[in-house]
Amino acid sequence: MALASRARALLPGARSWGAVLARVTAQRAMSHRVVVETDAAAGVAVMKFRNPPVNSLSLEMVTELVINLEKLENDKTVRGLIFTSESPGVFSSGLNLLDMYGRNPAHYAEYWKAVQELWLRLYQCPMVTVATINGACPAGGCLISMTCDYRVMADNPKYTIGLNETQLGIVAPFWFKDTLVNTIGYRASEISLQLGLLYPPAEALRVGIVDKVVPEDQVHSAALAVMAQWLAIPDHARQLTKAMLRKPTVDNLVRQRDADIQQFVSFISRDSIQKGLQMYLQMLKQKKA
Ligand SMILES: CCCCC/C=C\C/C=C\CCC/C=C/C(=O)SCCNC(=O)CCNC(=O)[C@H](O)C(C)(C)COP(=O)(O)OP(=O)(O)OC[C@H]1O[C@@H](n2cnc3c(N)ncnc32)[C@H](O)[C@@H]1OP(=O)(O)O
Repeated sequence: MALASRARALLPGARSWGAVLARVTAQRAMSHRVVVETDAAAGVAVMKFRNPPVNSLSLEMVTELVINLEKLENDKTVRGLIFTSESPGVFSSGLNLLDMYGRNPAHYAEYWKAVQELWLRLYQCPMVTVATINGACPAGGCLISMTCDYRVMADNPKYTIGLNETQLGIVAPFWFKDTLVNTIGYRASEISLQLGLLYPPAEALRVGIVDKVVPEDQVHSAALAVMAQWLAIPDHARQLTKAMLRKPTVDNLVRQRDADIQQFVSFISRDSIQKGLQMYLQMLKQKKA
């Protein structure tokens, strides 16, 4: 299903895209997994993840993120965007395992298309984007952070960040890998991705997967200070530079989106992969107990 149709499906009765957005805005207080607060004078919006218990990137959450991103991109008063979790402790637990386990191929395809759409939008976002990592940040959470122009992490040893897919018995697709390589370099990615490493703050800073580590109570002020520095650069020059740097990575996915969806569906549908995900979900439950 196309994103617009999915958005309308989430908001039945809305006849046009504009109506969808209007209703998203109007209903924000009711449901919503994403909360946007805009400081018009500063030209900065803060997008807070609110999808309890662990901000997993469910199909609904991914759809809401895309809708809100598009809306902000169309608002010319907003030049900078900060991502954070409304509840410190978990930034995002990554892709929603329940969208990748026990569902049918059509669902897997729809989910993956939405995840691709989110990455494409974030990676090419014309605004200055800063991730304020105030909690655990594995896999898809790490991917979102890495699409940002800058990452500030709270100095709490309980928080870790990285692409841990191999630890779940799954494989990060090439565009996750490309994003990691662009962030920390090739050799560090070889180690990081194969071992599925999750780095606590000091190590995350050392390997370069985050740019700054600050005491937890200063994480938002630090993000605002970084934002002010980046906003001092003229938008057109910064945007063209960002687009130039990221275009080859973006084009690589755009060229093979459908093939990537097919590969995801066939990989995730394998009995062995489903079994592995089932065991991982059980492990999470046992850990909790
Ligand atoms: C041949 C070549 C093939 C090429 C490749 C082709 C295709 C690619 C194929 C696949 C690619 C997939 C890429 C996947 C990316 C991902 O993001 S996968 C998700 C990875 N995430 C994780 O591993 C994190 C797991 N979670 C945790 O470690 C912890 O939950 C925590 C985030 C540290 C928070 O801990 P805590 O606060 O203690 O919360 P709990 O562990 O108790 O969890 C609470 C409930 O939330 C459920 N949950 C946790 N994470 C997820 C999740 N990601 N999705 C869905 N649900 C999640 C957890 O089970 C608990 O549920 P219950 O309350 O027990 O029901």
